[in-house]
Amino acid sequence: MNLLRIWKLAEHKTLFVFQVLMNIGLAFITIAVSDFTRKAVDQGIGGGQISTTILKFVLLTLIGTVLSYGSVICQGRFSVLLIERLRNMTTAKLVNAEYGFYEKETTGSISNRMLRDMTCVADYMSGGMPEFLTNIIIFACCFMYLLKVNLAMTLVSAICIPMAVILAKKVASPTYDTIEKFETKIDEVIEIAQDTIHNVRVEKVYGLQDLRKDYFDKNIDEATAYYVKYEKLVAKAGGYKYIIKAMPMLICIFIGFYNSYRGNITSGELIAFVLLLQNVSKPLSELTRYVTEFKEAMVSVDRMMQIVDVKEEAFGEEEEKEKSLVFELKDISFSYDVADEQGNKEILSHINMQISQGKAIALVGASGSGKSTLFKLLMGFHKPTKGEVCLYGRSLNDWDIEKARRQMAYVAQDTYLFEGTVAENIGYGKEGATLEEIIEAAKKAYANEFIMAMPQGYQTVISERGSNLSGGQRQRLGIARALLKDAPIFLLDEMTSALDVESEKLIQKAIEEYSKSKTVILIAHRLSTIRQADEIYVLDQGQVIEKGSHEDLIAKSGMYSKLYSNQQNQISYKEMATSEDTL
Ligand SMILES: Nc1ncnc2c1ncn2[C@@H]1O[C@H](COP(=O)(O)OP(=O)(O)OP(=O)(O)O)[C@@H](O)[C@H]1O
Repeated sequence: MNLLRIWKLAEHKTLFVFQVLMNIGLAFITIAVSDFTRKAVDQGIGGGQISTTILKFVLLTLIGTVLSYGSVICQGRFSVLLIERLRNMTTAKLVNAEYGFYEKETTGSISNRMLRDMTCVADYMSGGMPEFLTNIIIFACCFMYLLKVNLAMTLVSAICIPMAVILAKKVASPTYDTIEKFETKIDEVIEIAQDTIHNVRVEKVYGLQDLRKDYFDKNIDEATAYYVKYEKLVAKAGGYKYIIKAMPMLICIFIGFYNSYRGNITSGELIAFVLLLQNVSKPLSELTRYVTEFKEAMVSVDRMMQIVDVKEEAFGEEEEKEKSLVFELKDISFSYDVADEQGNKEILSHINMQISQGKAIALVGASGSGKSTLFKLLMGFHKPTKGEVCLYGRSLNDWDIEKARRQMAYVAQDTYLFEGTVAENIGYGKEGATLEEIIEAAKKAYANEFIMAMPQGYQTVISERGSNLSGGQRQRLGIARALLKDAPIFLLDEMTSALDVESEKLIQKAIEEYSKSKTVILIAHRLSTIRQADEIYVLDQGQVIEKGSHEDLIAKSGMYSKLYSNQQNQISYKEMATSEDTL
């Protein structure tokens, strides 16, 4: 059971135990006060007994104050420490999770779990659960005491126990389902809010504000509807509470006064009975609330545990072996774990590749042909469904994946920039990099000039996701970061897609320079940029349909040759259009 797993995860369990013990202590003070009252009424207080009784009351009140204070302190501390533990654990999981997890889960859902669900779990573990346990123990103790005071009256009052259980079951059973649907809707609402913020330019240009607002409102309304349903359940629980609480009181008043009148019970016993009956009827009347709270917390517990149970990337033991063959792809096939009517669609089929040290390899092909997916396999983000990817002669499965990735520098299609300064963003390429090294890398990536033109140069703070930079500038920072890493393998995904012609040429020069001593694998859409590549692989629907040097492939007059001449024609057409414009 997941709740038990959370309990095992919790450190400082003694705080929880102290809290429950202090609450029980408080309950015993109530019992003691009832007992005093019974004795005082039955035996009467006279003379010196008054001061002793008052002293005892004062002493019990003082002890009660200390216990109550201690209980609240323990509760708060336990909750804070549990949240800290869960946050550390889930953050570690999120950092090491298999890449596939991020392709399945939305950021909305992950954010919601890290904030709302985590707080909900900690609140329950430090509030609802100890309260429930305390009241169950108090219930048992008071019930036994009442049996001693008056057996018949206690047994008649006990009629409300099965009633409370039946009502709790009836009211609380739809809670889990309702809260789970509510939380899933909130995940979507957060996702829509994040999307709206990140795509604000597109929305404004296309006039999508009303459409997006309606979509947002629709989802908020759906989430609200689930919460209203849950609130109705809570209200029902509140309603039943008074029936369950009032019933034993009524029974006890009728039977008690009757018995008192008949002389079967003393007045003191009757007062003590009425006072203590509250301690028995309270947990019973609150049972529906306890179960509802428990079910609500269980939704959050299960959602949290889905993160805790995320498969982490395997960390093998094998050390790197220097071999001339950098990558070898042995008959690999791959499908994403998304089944449609025809089952899992094969994205890559029977790919064989041998990439030697110091070579420049280019992957080309139409959009959706599987180039980026192949990159994900090379970086170990996904494992092939069939076949094997070997790095320096060893299967990637046998590598410590962190060490394997240390051999690679990667420039993505859209460079992700973190919050922080320009220098920090480039510096992520190498641990402990000096400013001189950062500037050197930026120069090589032809980024130094535009960085120096920024208000604070290398110390300029980058806005969220680099929104204060152009696409080309972001990419050049990404390239600088990769050059700083100085890894033996360089993976470039469409590196020139966001660059102007001049920058593209300069960067190409830098990469050519760099690739003399490195192995470069690049995905290219502009075929003119890869004429110098040692080997070009042409992908079509997940298969390698042609391979060879630029000259070989042109001579073959196949797909590459067609793509190349199409692009050349487009370029000459553009050039013609530009020269006509200038005339
Ligand atoms: N996470 C994913 N889950 C399911 N299918 C995916 C996923 N990522 C990509 N695909 C599918 O895999 C196929 C290959 O995509 P991939 O991104 O590898 O192509 P590509 O050749 O890099 O395209 P482009 O040049 O447009 O970037 C596409 O049909 C795409 O829809």
